[in-house]
Amino acid sequence: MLLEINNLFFSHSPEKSLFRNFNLKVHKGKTIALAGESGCGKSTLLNLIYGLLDGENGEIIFDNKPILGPKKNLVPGEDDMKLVAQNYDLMPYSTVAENVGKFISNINLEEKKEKVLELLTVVGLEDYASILPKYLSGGQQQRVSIARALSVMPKLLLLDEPFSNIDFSRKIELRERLFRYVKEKNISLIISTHEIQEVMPWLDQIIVLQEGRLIQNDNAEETYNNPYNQYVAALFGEVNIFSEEEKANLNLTKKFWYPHEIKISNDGNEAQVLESRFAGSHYWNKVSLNGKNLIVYTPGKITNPIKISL
Ligand SMILES: Nc1ncnc2c1ncn2[C@@H]1O[C@H](COP(=O)(O)OP(=O)(O)OP(=O)(O)O)[C@@H](O)[C@H]1O
Repeated sequence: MLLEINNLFFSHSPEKSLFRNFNLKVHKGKTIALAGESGCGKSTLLNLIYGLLDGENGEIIFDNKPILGPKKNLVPGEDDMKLVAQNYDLMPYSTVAENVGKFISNINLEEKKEKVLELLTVVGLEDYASILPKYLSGGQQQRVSIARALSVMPKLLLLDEPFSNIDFSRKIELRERLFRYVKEKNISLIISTHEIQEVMPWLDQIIVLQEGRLIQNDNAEETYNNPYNQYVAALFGEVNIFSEEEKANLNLTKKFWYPHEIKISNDGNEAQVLESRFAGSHYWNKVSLNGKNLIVYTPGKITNPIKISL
């Protein structure tokens, strides 16, 4: 076991506790998303794991050693663990290459140079080696910080919303290179995100937090197909939710239906098209089924009359 959190209690303020008896186990080499809506506790949990905050009770064991918070450990951080937080913490008067090489030994300078270039290539910044961080955008600085964290080959890498400042096309490239690199080097990764869709193909596991509670911990397919509740289902984008009563009346097998799961079909129930809009890979439609509005994705534009099946 690489990381174990047992019976953890933590609150930022006495009035409101965040984690109450929180438990989690993380195996070596896994790529894990820490998901949940803004404010559910993702950053706080990463800071606790990294030892930047003191838990009130319970323990965090990393690589068989307890993590001590700032009260007991004046210089927080572990050799084998790195956190890339949302403030990138770069050295302002050192170049991008010097920042990335900060933790790499100077014994063999040629080797160091090669390693820095390899890491800059992973994050797509190989052309920026000799530039000072202040000339980079927020997203580029974030990538320098990721490259620096990778340089120590940590056993566990914690990334707090690493793609938050990066535009779509860059994100796609970075995502593939980063996830491949950590798998190749057997680095375990916990990545916080409120956009699971963006990282889903690369995940071994999704941990879902809701107001500090761990409500689901499964692989991506299981989480998507059997979301614990409406909150989990909604993390994957638009979803149609049926009450127990509606489920029984319509004879449905489940309560949550993603828009692409609802089909136009001759042997379905009569429904009315309210809107049908082009959305790139599909048409986005709002249809009414017995007065209940549903979102349905179809390959082409749809017009009345229609029948839908669930
Ligand atoms: N330093 C702090 N003092 C008091 N409350 C805090 C502090 N930091 C966070 N909180 C509160 O703790 C809760 C969890 O915050 P946290 O930043 O961990 O959430 P998050 O899931 O990472 O959110 P986001 O996705 O927006 O980054 C929130 O209600 C937040 O307001």
